[in-house]
Amino acid sequence: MTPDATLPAGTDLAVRVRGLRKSYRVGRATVRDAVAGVDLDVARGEILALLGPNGAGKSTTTEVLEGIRHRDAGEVDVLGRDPWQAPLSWRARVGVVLQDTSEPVDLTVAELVHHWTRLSPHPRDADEVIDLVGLTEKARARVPSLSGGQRRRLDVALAVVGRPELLFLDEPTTGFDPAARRAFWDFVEGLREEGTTILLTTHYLDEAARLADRVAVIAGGRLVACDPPETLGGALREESTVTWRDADGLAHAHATRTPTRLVRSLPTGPDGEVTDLQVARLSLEDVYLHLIGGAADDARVADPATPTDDLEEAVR
Ligand SMILES: Nc1ncnc2c1ncn2[C@@H]1O[C@H](COP(=O)(O)OP(=O)(O)OP(=O)(O)O)[C@@H](O)[C@H]1O
Repeated sequence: MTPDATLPAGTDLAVRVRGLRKSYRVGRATVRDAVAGVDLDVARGEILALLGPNGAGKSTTTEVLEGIRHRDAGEVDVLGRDPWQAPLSWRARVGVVLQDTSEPVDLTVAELVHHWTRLSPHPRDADEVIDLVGLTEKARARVPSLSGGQRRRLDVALAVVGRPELLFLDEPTTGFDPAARRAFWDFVEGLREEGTTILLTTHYLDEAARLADRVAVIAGGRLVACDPPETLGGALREESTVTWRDADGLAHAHATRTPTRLVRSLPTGPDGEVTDLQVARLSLEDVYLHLIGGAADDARVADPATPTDDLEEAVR
């Protein structure tokens, strides 16, 4: 089944993708399908997080949307243009933070950000942007002297200084310490309030849960789910895991949609209690792992309501 990653008719779209395909030639005869038919909409003002395991096709998809990679097939509309044929004026409306930081130039942080303001018709104030990304103390430092996390923050500054309508963030907080990551999240929420549309690729589920209006999961070049973080996984989210220890001290974990019934059926000790009893709803991470694990099994992805009550396993 192809999950419905499209928004209701009439939604003002920043990005519309239908049937996107891209293969790479690896060796003489082998072709690898990196993206194998993706449909995806991103509404204006939305933050969409793209999740998926290494090699799933996230970067290939975003590179096509950024206009830096040619596609084999499919329709792609980004801010009203086909990104592969879009003019320079389109590029000024789009901000990009790539996965790898660019080669350092021998300028100071302030010189570089000020220089970039000249490339945009409606730039932000350069010093304000340097402050927003937490680099004020490094404004006079030369770019090659920055740490990996600081370089990444500089990339973000360069991507947003032109006040883009649409921002691509490819693993933007890789290398950030926890405080810097939280500050970055506040910064992204500020951009959302200004109406910036953001396509965020990340491996951090807490980042997706905190920032994203919807989470799109890609595995094996296909979209396997696209929903708000709270409902991603559909019926799976109604499942709970009950864990406990039996009289012999053996630990049990059981996935069920009727946890109360299960708990009532468990044997209790002399004090009337079930040892080490815990009932937990599936987390976003559990659901994500389930989705990408089931990506090869279309039937399971097509029907997330497939009962898993038979999954009981004993773990010592
Ligand atoms: N230039 C290339 N030449 C050949 N194969 C490529 C190329 N770029 C990507 N691939 C392959 O295409 C598939 C998708 O790669 P892609 O970089 O889009 O995945 P990803 O989801 O972004 O992964 P990651 O999370 O590791 O960044 C992978 O199998 C990858 O090896």
